[in-house]
Amino acid sequence: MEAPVGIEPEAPTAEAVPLETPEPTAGRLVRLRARLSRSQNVFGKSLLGLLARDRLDDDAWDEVEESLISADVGVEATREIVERLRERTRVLGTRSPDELRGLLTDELVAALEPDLDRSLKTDGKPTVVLVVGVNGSGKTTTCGKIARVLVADGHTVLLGAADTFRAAAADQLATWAGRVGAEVVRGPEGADPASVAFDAVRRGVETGVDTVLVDTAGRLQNKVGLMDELGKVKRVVEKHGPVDETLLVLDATTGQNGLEQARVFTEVVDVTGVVLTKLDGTAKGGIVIAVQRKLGIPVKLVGLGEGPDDLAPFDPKQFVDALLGTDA
Ligand SMILES: Nc1nc2c(ncn2[C@@H]2O[C@H](COP(=O)(O)OP(=O)(O)OP(=O)(O)O)[C@@H](O)[C@H]2O)c(=O)[nH]1
Repeated sequence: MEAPVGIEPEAPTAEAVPLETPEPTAGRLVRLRARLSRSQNVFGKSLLGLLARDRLDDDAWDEVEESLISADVGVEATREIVERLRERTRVLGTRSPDELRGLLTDELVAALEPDLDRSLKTDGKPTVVLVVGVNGSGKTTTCGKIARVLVADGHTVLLGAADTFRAAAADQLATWAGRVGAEVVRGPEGADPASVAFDAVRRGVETGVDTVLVDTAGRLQNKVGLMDELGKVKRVVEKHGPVDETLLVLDATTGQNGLEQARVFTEVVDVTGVVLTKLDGTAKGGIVIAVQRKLGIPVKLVGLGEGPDDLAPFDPKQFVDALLGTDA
């Protein structure tokens, strides 16, 4: 099949990069859990320390509240968590550290809405995934990491480099493609992102791949500009069929600020899941609670490092256990 004009599909082996074999899933997840505990359990320990005091008076509860707010949980969610915790502690007359830890675990897990569906769709023909978010949030890296996991699970993947704003982004994506054994479709620098996205999905349909991941540019110059660009990308891609997932990549270290930017994306495109990156770089893991609550969208994946295998499915119970050091 001839390549579309101006678009350069690249065979997986074009760069002659030796294919890497990803770490088996079980080992990878254990390692990532340990990394999550390392970055988060200062917060967990301080919370548990407060609850282990001899007297749980108003001051102690205020400190619990402050501790949650400073971990980016958000004011509203914090109030609810503390209120419920106080009430349950009072009713049960709970004093033992283990029981308190149990109650805190329950409340944090409940705040993370454990029943939300966090699976990534994989049943499209092909499954089309748009990856959106502000510059530098980790979109390109996340596309590469997702591709790697999918390929390791036996899926075929095509990467679409619709971030034509930054030339290096397409190079970066092509390098990932070479590493994981995926095809990449890219356009010349400054090409229309929508046309690259269109060609990537067309190519994916032609070659019968399982998943097409489209990396987009996240210039947040203003909402109208973003709406125009992402809206167009989505519309043209939909000429081939539905977009199955739109993943919003959010940098956890940007805290409440990042949340405001994220909200703009959710107003522009129908986001189906959040990927919270750089959770290894912040002790403020409470942002996961704030993100879900404010955006009303499940966190599906978390990024825990720059390495190719540093992406994990988000599991509320495991997350809270890592936070409170219960999984050690
Ligand atoms: N520590 C850490 N770094 C990460 C993580 N995810 C991505 N990064 C790093 O964040 C930086 C930006 O990542 P990119 O993937 O280039 O971000 P982008 O959103 O595609 O950026 P643009 O192409 O400019 O829009 C890179 O140095 C990544 O290695 C993560 O989970 N943890």
